Amino acid sequence: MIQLKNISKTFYSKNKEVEALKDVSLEVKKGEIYGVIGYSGAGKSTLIRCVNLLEKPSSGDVYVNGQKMNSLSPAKLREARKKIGMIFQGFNLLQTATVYENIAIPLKLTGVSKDEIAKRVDKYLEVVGLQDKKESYPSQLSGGQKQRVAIARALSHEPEVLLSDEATSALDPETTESILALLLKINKEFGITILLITHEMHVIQKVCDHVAVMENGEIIEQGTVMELYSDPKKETTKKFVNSLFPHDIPEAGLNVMKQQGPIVTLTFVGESAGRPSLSMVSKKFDVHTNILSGNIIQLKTQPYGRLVAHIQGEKAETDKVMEYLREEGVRVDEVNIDEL
Ligand SMILES: Nc1ncnc2c1ncn2[C@@H]1O[C@H](COP(=O)(O)OP(=O)(O)OP(=O)(O)O)[C@@H](O)[C@H]1O
Repeated sequence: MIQLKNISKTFYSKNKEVEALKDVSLEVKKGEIYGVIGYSGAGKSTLIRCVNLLEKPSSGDVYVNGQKMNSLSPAKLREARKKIGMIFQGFNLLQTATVYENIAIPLKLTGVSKDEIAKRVDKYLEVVGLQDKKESYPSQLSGGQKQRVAIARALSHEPEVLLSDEATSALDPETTESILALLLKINKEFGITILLITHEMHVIQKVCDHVAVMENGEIIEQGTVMELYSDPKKETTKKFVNSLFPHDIPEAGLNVMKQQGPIVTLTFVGESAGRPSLSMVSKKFDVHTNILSGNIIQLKTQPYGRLVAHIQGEKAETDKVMEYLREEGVRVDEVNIDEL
């Protein structure tokens, strides 16, 4: 549905050059939710803005639904953009217009008839659960409600693709949940393909099928959400995954433990998440195990769990434990203290 092929983007300002995107390629399939995560300045906004050509790539090609966006005439590009909705962190609503007008005005500008406008405003306000706020002004709405209006406005153009630029970053955790649930609903009900950018792993975990990690203008790792969570390769990806499993064990304590046996992360995916593999270890082998932190989280498709444990015992015995756990389908990684 969306293909970015070898996209580079360089900004020139005064006597400075910033390479915001360096040879970035990605493909978002029809009907999926694709997340791009990265720290501030990684190039995420520039990347998502290249999809609808709000930002023109310095080189490379952008395809949306088979159309090469970067070689369309201005008129054709305007047509193509109608099929690409976008929502933003700051909502971008007209403050002096009512909710109704915020949705109706852009429709009017694209030549939709008055009757059709009335129908669509009603339909999409119902989808986002704000039928009773038609005559309200943005200043009378909460952040979550403002984002719902922005989503209704995007949907009212009946797009095939929705671009989400940090849409939940300004919202509290509970409101974030409700907006993510709404994104899942519109993806499912209307089959809209969603490309979103975020700096929060939680957002990726809840709604995405695929994820790409960006750093310094490059995609450093990409795959299904499960692949990246269970086998992160790059340091930055590991940091993002670790952010979901905070611990508060002091470093001095960890150093003492390390001298008495390895500290390991145990990753449980799907079926293995339900097995009591670790509790069997102390019975079968001459070791003591101590769980330092752990959590099971629900990814979009299946549970994913991770424990950090200390295995205390002689090396020969702790090696056997790790082998046993691996045979049980648990991923075992010995970790250094600075990786926790
Ligand atoms: N119009 C511009 N002119 C000059 N430099 C820019 C422009 N837009 C972005 N940049 C630079 O490009 C790099 C990538 O910025 P971008 O906004 O895409 O990153 P980001 O990952 O979205 O970060 P954030 O989450 O903070 O928005 C940064 O170094 C930024 O300063």
